[in-house]
Amino acid sequence: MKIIVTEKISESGIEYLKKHAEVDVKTNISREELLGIIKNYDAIIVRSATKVDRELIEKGEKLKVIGRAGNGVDNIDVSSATEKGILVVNTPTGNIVAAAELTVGLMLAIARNIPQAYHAGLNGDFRRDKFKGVELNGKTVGIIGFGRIGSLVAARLAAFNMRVIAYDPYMPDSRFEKYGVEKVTLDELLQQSDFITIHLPKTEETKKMIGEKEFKKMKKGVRIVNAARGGIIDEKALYNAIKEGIVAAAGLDVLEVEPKYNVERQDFHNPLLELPNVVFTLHLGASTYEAQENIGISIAQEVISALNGNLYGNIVNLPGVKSDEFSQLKPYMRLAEAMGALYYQINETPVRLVEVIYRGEISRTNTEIVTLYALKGFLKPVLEEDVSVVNAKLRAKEMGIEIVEGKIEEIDHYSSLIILKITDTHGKTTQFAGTTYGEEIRIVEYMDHKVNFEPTENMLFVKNKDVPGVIGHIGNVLGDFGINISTMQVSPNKNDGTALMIVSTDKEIPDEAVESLNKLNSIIKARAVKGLI
Ligand SMILES: NC(=O)c1ccc[n+]([C@@H]2O[C@H](COP(=O)([O-])OP(=O)(O)OC[C@H]3O[C@@H](n4cnc5c(N)ncnc54)[C@H](O)[C@@H]3O)[C@@H](O)[C@H]2O)c1
Ligand SMILES: O=C(O)CC[C@@H](O)C(=O)O
Repeated sequence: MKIIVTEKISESGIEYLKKHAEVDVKTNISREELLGIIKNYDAIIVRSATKVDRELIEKGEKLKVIGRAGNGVDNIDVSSATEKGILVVNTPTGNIVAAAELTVGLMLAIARNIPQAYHAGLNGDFRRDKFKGVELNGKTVGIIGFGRIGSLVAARLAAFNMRVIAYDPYMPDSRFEKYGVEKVTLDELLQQSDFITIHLPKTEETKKMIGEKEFKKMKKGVRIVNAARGGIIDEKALYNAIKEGIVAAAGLDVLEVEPKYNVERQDFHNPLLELPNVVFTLHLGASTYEAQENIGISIAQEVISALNGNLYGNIVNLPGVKSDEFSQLKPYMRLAEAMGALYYQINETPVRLVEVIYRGEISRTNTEIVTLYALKGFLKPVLEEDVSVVNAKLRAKEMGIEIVEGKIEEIDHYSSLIILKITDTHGKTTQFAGTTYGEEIRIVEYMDHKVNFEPTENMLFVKNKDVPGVIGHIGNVLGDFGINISTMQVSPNKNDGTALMIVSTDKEIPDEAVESLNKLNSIIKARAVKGLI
């Protein structure tokens, strides 16, 4: 496995990676150079400066994992990665304390003009009257985005005796109660806050969320901090609001367009940085020894684990599963994939609906990932490109297939049962069901037949007239092709005089063998199926 690391992560992280893979650390690589060599790598690890966009992802022919050493994934085109079946992993909590502490630092800096006073002193200007500040004590701080960092900031600012209010429509009331924070609307926050701090992800909804209209609603003299992402505040509107005296000061760790970090001299301009009451901190939010140590080792572990096929941990584009849950669910994943892989090997009709129903004990667990395996198995025989659990749902939707997950807690015969019900565009339903015994997987229902067989690599499904001698005929044909039968199961249907024969073989069954079987009078339909495990 080959991994490229394009931004600085801790030495311990690099050492960990080197124990498991070939690693190229290229922290000064240009975009053009990266586009040229990305095809050689199985994984890329970046921080916030490398743009992992559609172009780069498309050139990454071997890419399986994109690792973001940090939290926000706005520099990664997660949709493109998902389309290509590439896992995106990050380290969402490794730097949250660092970011929260920097936020408090910025708030104090702009309340007390600390950087400005320092610079004045350095330049021999000791007129301290110029730098009279304000206290946090007793003031109202409005937190926009009450997630991980927003809540850490709330806890810290409460210790300054501030009144803390927050806006986050996606968080339940209980979270606000837990932190003793007042839940308010955005308008209330804008109107009441002496300080505002932003802790949102950058999304379509949050881009330029704080603009001219919002500044007009703010208290005159408000101080604003953004250590989340540049561009959540409309920078032009902020500039005007500062000029008009609505905003007394701004503490920015991030900008909409950022300079190249770690380059001493460069042509970089932003009108905000020319204002004396704006403090900018070079996107330092995550830059503490502690955070970088946490993140470096965590991202290395996440990437190696993901490359090894462990689909748990901080995977941005898959449902969250813990490692113990993942181990427990593994047999169900294999079972679901095998059942899914049956359909298009025995049917040709396009599908309109896939239902995955979990019955019994399994219904009480997090089954989303199991459904993705069922879809992966289902699509594999018909899609040319590699379909993975990451893109299976997307691919199915693109094919116009509706996916429904159902749960029935009540146990019926098996302690846990997965039912896969596939409805084609003519309304015909094909159903399989399966269960597990520890690590072993068993299909127990195959299209109206109660069966009990282990899916294997090479199988033959035969619908035949229930007459004597059919087993011998099948054995003879397979024998002529040098194929050994490993197991065979017969399930007769007394109502219509047919039987289903399920055969496992030691070798792949060639098309010619299937053709010969289908020519036999006693055989209604024979189908070879492969790759169920
Ligand atoms: N400056 C840095 O170096 C640095 C370091 C770490 C994180 N960050 C950034 O900080 C931000 C917050 O990180 P986090 O870990 O707290 O994220 P989080 O996901 O825990 O919290 C974000 C919160 O924003 C809320 N939210 C989303 N859309 C919203 C909207 N339209 N209106 C109101 N609330 C909304 C969500 O409900 C969530 O609670 C991210 O942008 C992250 O990239 C910056
Ligand atoms: O890599 C960095 O230093 C910034 C990281 C930070 O913005 C994040 O979102 O985790």
